[in-house]
Amino acid sequence: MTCPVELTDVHRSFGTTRALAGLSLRAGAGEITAVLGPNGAGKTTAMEICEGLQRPDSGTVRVLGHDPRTAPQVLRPRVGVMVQDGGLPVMARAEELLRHVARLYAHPREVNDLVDALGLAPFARTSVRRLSGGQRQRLALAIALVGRPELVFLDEPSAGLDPQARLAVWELVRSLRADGVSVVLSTHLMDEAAQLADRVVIIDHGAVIAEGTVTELTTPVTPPRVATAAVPPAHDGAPRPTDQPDPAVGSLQLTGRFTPEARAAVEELAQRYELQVHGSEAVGGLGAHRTLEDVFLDLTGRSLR
Ligand SMILES: Nc1ncnc2c1ncn2[C@@H]1O[C@H](COP(=O)(O)OP(=O)(O)OP(=O)(O)O)[C@@H](O)[C@H]1O
Repeated sequence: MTCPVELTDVHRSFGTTRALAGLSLRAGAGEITAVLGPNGAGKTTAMEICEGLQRPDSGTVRVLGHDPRTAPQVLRPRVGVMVQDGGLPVMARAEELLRHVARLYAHPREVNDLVDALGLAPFARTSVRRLSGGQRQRLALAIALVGRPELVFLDEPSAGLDPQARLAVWELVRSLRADGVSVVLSTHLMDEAAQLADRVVIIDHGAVIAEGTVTELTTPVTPPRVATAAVPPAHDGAPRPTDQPDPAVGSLQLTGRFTPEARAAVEELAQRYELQVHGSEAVGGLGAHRTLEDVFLDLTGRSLR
């Protein structure tokens, strides 16, 4: 099966700003791939290059096996695009516009179903110009989906939406996957990536810094290490810390993944009995409850937000 999206060593600069610095990524067929990164990481640039809206300086881009710059007529009916800020004609009324776009496709989705799923009814007759940011966002999503695309690019699909609308969008995105549609979405929201994505590609400064399923990314790859503490022989009656654990004399060995609470307990014990804790740095890195935010912080030393 053709890989829906494949970027290899893509570079793109704006003057002296490097937006993409050798970005390589693949999206799986029938999967939701989240491109996660902080503001300015290069997400929109990458999406727009895939959509044929921008040209890379170098590198190769394949969308459903085609170069998006040279085969737009092949890709247009097969790919749905939701760009940031909509890019919609401002004078058109919301539902009218959606129906107009639907007529451009051979087998469009039922417009009424999209209106229901995305809660467009209250502003169906409102002109785009007068829509709120969140309403525009939902209309842009409906337009991206109305042609029954087999691949969809969603740039920050739930930006500016209230929690209820966000859940509706998530539900719709999941239903796309259930229909076999491949989805590539960009987001700087960890919970969005964690909730939706089969695979997450974390990018920073225009390149991939980590990728995998949410479980792969949030499960420490380091095997559980051992923290050892030992009481040295009491030659002069007083226990002394030592660098060399001596299993013959009151040694304490802990194995496994430690939560921050467990780490604190170990450190308290060690302090009370004047034990030297070996491998305590391993204890700190093995929290059982890592999030994508922790992963990003570990990799870059910065917060995602
Ligand atoms: N048209 C442009 N002209 C100049 N600089 C640009 C242009 N487009 C993007 N950039 C710069 O390229 C870098 C990547 O921008 P991009 O919009 O791709 O990031 P992003 O991850 O989508 O960020 P955000 O989450 O804020 O949308 C940023 O430093 C941005 O300022």
